[in-house]
Amino acid sequence: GKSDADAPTLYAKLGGSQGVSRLVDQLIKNIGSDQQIFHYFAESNVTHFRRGLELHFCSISDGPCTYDGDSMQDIHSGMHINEADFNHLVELLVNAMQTLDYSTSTQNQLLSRLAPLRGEVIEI
Ligand code: HEM
Repeated sequence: GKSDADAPTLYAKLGGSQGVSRLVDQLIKNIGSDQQIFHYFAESNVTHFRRGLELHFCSISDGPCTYDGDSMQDIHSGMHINEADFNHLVELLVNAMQTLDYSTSTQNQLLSRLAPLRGEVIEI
């Protein structure tokens, strides 16, 4: 009979490896032209960030990847990310998902997997 195992993974809905890679690229583009939060990324290595975020999105969407980077808390600690800036990054991600024409349901599924990480990223 039908079981959860028959349902497409969120990773598949995001378009698999190519989809996740396009999503991360679009998010990076949005961050690059953003006034409010670009400063956090000004000193970052884009290649490293792209790879880490692709792996992370792949693994939290039940794709065939294991994120091997540092914990969300370790990475973001010391950046003093506040709630408004967290919410702003989420907005840039939503914009990226809309640019890529993901359905609202797929968008909400990814957002619901990121939401529990809020407390590890926000510091003040
Ligand atoms: C749930 C939300 C978030 C998730 C899942 C997330 C995830 C990640 C991941 C996977 C990396 C790459 C780590 C690596 O492989 O080394 C990263 C790096 C980074 N994140 Fe986040 N992040 C989130 C929110 C934020 C927010 C709100 C900001 C700032 C407004 C931010 C700023 C950064 C910066 C600046 C880096 C690069 C650090 C470096 O230079 O290596 N993140 N994040």
